[in-house]
Amino acid sequence: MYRSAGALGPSTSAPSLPARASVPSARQCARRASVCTRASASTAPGDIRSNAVLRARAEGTFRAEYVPFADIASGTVGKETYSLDDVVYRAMDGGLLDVKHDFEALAKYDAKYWKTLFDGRVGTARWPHGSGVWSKKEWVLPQISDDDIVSMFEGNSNLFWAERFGRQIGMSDLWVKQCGNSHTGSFKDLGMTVLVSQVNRLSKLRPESVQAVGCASTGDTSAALSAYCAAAGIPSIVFLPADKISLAQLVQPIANGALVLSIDTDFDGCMRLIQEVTAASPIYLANSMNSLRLEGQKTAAIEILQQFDWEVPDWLIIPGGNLGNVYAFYKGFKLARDLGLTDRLPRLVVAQARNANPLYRAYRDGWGTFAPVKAQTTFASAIQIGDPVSVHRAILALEACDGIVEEASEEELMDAAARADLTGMFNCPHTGVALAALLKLRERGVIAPSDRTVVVSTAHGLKFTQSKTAYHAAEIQGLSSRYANPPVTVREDLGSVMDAIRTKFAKL
Ligand SMILES: Cc1ncc(COP(=O)(O)O)c(C=O)c1O
Ligand SMILES: N[C@@H](CCOP(=O)(O)O)C(=O)O
Repeated sequence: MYRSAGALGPSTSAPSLPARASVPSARQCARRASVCTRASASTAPGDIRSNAVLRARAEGTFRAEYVPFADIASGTVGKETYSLDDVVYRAMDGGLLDVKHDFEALAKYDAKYWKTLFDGRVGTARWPHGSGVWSKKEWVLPQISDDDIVSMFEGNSNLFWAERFGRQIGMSDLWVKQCGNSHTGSFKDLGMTVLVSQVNRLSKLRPESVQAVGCASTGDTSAALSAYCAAAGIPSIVFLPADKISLAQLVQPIANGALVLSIDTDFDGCMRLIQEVTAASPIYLANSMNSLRLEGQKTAAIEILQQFDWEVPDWLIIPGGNLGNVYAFYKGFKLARDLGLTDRLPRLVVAQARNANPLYRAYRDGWGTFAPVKAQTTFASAIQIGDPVSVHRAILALEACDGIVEEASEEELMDAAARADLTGMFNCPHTGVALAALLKLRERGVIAPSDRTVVVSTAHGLKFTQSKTAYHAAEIQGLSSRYANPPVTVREDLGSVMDAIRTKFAKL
């Protein structure tokens, strides 16, 4: 679990933390960012936060910029770079961009320094470092002023020790990273705080270039975008495939005041349209094709390392759709390794629904040529994506860590979610896909009993009550609903109630 800064100790001298009473509230700090900075910079020498401010000023701030993803993939240092203040989503060759950090500047600080700095920020109400994303600000978006940040203190999600489920499948070290325990109920908050913060900055720097923010969505991206935009007073526009997202997801952008366009197409059609619209108007693109999003999402990887006292898990299993998140996790684990905080990468597993499995097909065929598919209906509706934008990012990540791609049928994903629910979880169908992949890899002996394994739960189960209710009512055609636990209707009399109890619990 999290270690306090004091317990770990800095590389030089022990950090002297400011007394709690002197810590300004987030709101005060947001309003008086310069005062806060001065205040912390004037605390005792040896305070690592003060030192970070002072050293960053003395040596030039940490920096990040956009470079073509192709340069990252080929390991070349090209001349094509863009400021993060540019409104640009693709490189000149049409490929995606990536956020590249000034590694030399980060590497001036040793591993112990970074661990102590990050651990010392966990769970505080200090602006903005109390956020699980902004606690790693130097690795995320170093140049943004604290005053421009739009945050809901996202991140810091719990790791669920799946003790009972693990025992059932012969595992002793199984964990579920609950990224759905978040403001809008999915991991998208981690990326959206970064993207909307940058938009907030741009809207002050060049108001004419960004007048609204838009996305295509299967439900979770739109929920996060509309919430963060509403918090910042920025207009948002969401493109949703008509009748293909859950009711709980649909109501989120409606409630947050977004312009909600329900379009008679699938997600891939919405994604094509939003790219055209954002290319032709001052509407900023908020999908994970925009690499700013991934900078926030990568902090979940660093958070997992912190939660394990900086030990690297053996496996991380993640449901994949548009495929930005697997690359984000890879970036987080890689930066921690490259800066010496850890010594290896975990093996990543992308889990796809069989009805929307283009990456699985490419993996099965030995990474020959990638071919998009027409995604079919799946209960894992948020990953019903046939032409993932980040496919090349995902392949790079998987190849770098000896990764695996698995698939799950509708029955396998619903059964896996329901079976794990019986041990105390409440899984969304996408987490069900990841759990089904885990079961397969365990059965084949690929994942060993003692391997430390993290399943990433990407959304809250409460967003998907329709399909979960239908499962327990055994109403889904073609599914046996093996783990169904339907409610029992009884008359208002003691005998009927006791009969129902004894039918379920023989000993009573
Ligand atoms: C709940 C949920 N799980 C998983 C994913 C897959 O993430 P990615 O598109 O980054 O692969 C998404 C979105 O696509 C999602 O909304
Ligand atoms: N599941 C996503 C699909 C879009 O993914 P993105 O990460 O590229 O925005 C959603 O919830 O919309």
